[in-house]
Amino acid sequence: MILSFLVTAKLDGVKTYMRMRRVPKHLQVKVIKWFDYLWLTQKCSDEEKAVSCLPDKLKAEIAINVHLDTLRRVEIFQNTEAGFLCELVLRLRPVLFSPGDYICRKGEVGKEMYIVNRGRLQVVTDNGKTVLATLKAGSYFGEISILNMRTAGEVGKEMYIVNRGRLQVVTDNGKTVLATLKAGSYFGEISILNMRTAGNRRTASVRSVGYSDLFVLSKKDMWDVLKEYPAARIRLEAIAVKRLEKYKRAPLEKAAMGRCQSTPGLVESRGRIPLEEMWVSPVDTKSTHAYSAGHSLFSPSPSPVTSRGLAGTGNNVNANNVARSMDSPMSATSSGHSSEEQTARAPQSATAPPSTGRQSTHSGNMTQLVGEGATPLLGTNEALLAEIKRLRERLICLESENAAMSSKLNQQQWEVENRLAEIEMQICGASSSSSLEDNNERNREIDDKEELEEARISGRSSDTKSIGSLSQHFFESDEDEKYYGTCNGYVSQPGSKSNLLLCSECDQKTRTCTYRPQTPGSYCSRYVEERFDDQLQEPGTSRTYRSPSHMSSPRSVYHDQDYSGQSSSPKSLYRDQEYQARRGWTKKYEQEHDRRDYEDRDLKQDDDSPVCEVCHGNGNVVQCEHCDFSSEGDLICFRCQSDEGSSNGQNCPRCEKNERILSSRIGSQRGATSSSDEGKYPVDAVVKIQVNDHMIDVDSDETPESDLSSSHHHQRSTMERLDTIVEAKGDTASENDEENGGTKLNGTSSARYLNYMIVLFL
Ligand SMILES: Nc1ncnc2c1ncn2[C@@H]1O[C@@H]2COP(=O)(O)O[C@H]2[C@H]1O
Repeated sequence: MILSFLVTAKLDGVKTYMRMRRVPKHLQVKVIKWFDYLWLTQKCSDEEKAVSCLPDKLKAEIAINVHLDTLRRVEIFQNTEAGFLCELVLRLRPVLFSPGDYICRKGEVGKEMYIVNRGRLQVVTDNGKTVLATLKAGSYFGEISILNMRTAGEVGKEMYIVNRGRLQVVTDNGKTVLATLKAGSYFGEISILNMRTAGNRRTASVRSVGYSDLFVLSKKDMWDVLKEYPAARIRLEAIAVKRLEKYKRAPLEKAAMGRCQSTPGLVESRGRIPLEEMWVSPVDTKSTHAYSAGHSLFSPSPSPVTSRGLAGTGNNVNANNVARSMDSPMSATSSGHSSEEQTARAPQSATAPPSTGRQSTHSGNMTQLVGEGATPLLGTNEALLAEIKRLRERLICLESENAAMSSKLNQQQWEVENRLAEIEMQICGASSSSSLEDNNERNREIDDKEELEEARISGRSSDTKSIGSLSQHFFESDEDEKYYGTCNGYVSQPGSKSNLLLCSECDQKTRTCTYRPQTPGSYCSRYVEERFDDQLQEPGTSRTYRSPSHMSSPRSVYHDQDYSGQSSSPKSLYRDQEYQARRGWTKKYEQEHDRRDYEDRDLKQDDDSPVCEVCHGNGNVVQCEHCDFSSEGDLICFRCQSDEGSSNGQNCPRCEKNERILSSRIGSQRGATSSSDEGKYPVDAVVKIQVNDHMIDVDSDETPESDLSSSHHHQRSTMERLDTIVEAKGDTASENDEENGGTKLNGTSSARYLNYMIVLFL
């Protein structure tokens, strides 16, 4: 009555708690049922608490009365000293599990062992599907991990195969030779194959079928008691070894799993080679005397002779060997043939201190090895070698799969990029590029990616945008190498057909931009070249040129940064030969440049620090009323990446400051550039963008002024952008601008706009 009241009161409390904490319904049901069971079986979960106030002596007496019988029924505790049992009884804790509860799971660190008082439990495999054993009242489990069945000896991390030479398997003191190993023998497999169980890890999962009453005994408590009862300990270990052996006879895939888990590389082999095949069973072996000598009383030899021998010479058996063999599942294997009697007799003779038994190191494993001339291992050996061979093959296979995979992925990546490029071109109304040069391009792309990587490693990267590659395509011409580093205070090179460049740093479109890269290793890269009609170049309009070797190299940046955009880049621009040659040149050039750049920087630290004439170095651009510069409000300054200044309604500083430039842009004096015009926007530049056979009119003198209205401009700019993209993707500007319908820049900042659009797109 009182009990049921207690249970009900408790249940109410728990119910309230669960509601408050919004415990899932199914869990609530489970808890309620658990209480029901408790109530039905008239058990109190707090049995211990009930007697906790009693003095230890009294508690012990009660516990012994209540539980001793249960304990006695447990195999592992049979034939142990009464004192030992009494000690244990005091430490038992009752626990109740619900149906389906897992009491322990394989692989967990074991901290308790359990005795089944009532109920039914299943020992199951990892997946919970295969039932290894069913446990009933009087059974126990969890002893393997708490008895540290594998902790004796060194932790094995390798196994060895004797290739040449002779080795001896010896006892702890090194005096007794247990076996001699020759070429073809192997050792160390026991520990690496986890044959000695998983140490303090659970070897299996245990699940409650219905409700089950268990007694739980903590590892600490167990060991506290065992310390005082060494004989009990030996017995317990012996039985554990025996059970282990039995477990191993269970589907061995489980044991192999342990091995796989501990050896990630072996995952593939899971289940392929049953552990039996690797198992070195003394039964199989033509057991040597040395091996027999290593056997303990607890692991009777498979051979009656050996058994008799051991029985007869029980006193001669080294205590180390006794303990070692107990640690060893190998010996346990043989113990499968032993009788209970033999096992039971063991403790009497094995009175060595426990520590002795646990001192065994290598020999714990080595006792499992066969002696000289032993052939029984052959099967196992072969299996291992086969496994090694298989794993090696698998490794090779995986490596090649890996390589194939990555090339496939590269291919896919490229295809996607290419498709993207095609679609972009379709949008432009341009037909997609020929596939003929795709491969070349792709190779170049890969090469350049590598180079990019190299450059990155060498710390040489550009902080500029990726328009560099576009300019690169524009630069593609017979003179192209002369364009290197055209910015940075330098104009295009003698003989060049290009005379209009955008500075990489300030976005200034000028022939005389003098902005110097501010950071070491930074390279001018954003060049958009507008073709200049050489014919119209006034003789004598010489410009100051400097050797490319003094200049920043857009090439380097091009290689550094822009091949990512190359999949959608010109198809017809490059010839592989040229490309390779250029690359060679570029490398040399870059090395030289690096050196000089540093020298230059040192010398000219405080040199005339050029300022962008548009943004004056502060990154703010302003809207110009006169030219289309910023008129859409969408120009950004490359320095600060802002478009703040684009709507302030002011004149472009360039307009204000350089009336002459503006007028010269609009004026018709083509090629009338004089030396005094240096640094100003050329009126005679021609944009020559060719899309396949079609020349695109980027900007033209013919463009009526009215066409610069914003709506028209918008259309135009869109076209320009797309055209530029097309240009960037497939074709270079034609040299024959006039013939091909190339148009001239009218001196406005459309090219700048073009540049911006390119940047936008990228
Ligand atoms: N094949 C098996 N048959 C019966 N019991 C087992 C088997 N395998 C493991 N066990 C028990 O399940 C327990 C899981 O935790 P332990 O490894 O500590 O100890 C294990 C044994 O007590």
